[in-house]
Amino acid sequence: MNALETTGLGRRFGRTWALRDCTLAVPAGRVAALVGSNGAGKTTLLHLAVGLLKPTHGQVRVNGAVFGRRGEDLARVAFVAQDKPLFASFTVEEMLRFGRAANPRFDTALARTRVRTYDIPLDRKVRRLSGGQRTLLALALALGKRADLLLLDEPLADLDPLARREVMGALMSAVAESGATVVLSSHVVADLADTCDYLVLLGRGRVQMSGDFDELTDSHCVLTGPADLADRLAHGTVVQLTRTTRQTTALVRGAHHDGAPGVSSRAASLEELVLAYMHNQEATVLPRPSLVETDRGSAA
Ligand SMILES: Nc1ncnc2c1ncn2[C@@H]1O[C@H](COP(=O)(O)OP(=O)(O)OP(=O)(O)O)[C@@H](O)[C@H]1O
Repeated sequence: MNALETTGLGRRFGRTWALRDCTLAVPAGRVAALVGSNGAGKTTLLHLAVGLLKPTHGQVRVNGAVFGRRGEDLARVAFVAQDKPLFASFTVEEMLRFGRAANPRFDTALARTRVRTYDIPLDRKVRRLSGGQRTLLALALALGKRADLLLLDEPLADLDPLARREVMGALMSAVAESGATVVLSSHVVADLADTCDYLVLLGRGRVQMSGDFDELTDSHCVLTGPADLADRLAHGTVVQLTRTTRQTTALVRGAHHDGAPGVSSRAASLEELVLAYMHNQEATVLPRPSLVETDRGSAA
């Protein structure tokens, strides 16, 4: 089953389409990275998924059903918004008590353990917490909810590198223990490669790429060769190309394979893949790559 599924989903604000023709499916039990440049539509997609926004077009299904405002639906989804809304006048302990009162399945022990792990004093008022501590508290509350689907909008943005690693570990444990699904938006692509196994890349409000990390990286490679390699690459296969007077480097669609003489090929990393597609926002589904025959001979 898919934990999150959208069909032709679109949302317009006045004349601006924040999200358009968005059709994607995140299978249950995955840790999915939602990436894209500023203004690509990530927050809009997450808000549509939890019913904070209504679609202009299309449909969202969460855990197989159209998401509603019923208590049962809300209990199965945890959402941490980008601005981490918490009650400023509450202490951390009071926030935990609130979490238990507001959520039937709330696991206070789990949330308290997370708060202790992050060394956040239970008696401190939320307004006195640092930005990163507020994020960690919001994540502890989300994990305590024991939801089937966690939707997290830039949860890593104001965390130090150790806390980022710690949070990603906690999310992976939640997935491993309960089979939950996580969808998290982030600009810190390097932090996602070790923990996420599914990618959704948005560009200008459209889905540019979605699928298993491994399948996506396996179906692209980086070619390096002489400057004229650029002229020999089959039209439509190149996602990003860098050319100097001596050398061409290209990220192309197609599995890593032995290149022609003078052309080296290697697998593309996730970061390279994401950056290449962000750079070329027109690139979506392209034909399989090959190097075309030229009068200089076959390049591959
Ligand atoms: N309430 C709104 N009114 C008008 N335009 C909006 C509104 N919310 C979002 N937009 C526009 O929709 C587009 C997508 O915004 P969104 O916040 O979803 O992007 P994002 O990918 O989350 O960006 P970022 O990475 O910067 O947080 C942007 O062009 C934004 O200006």
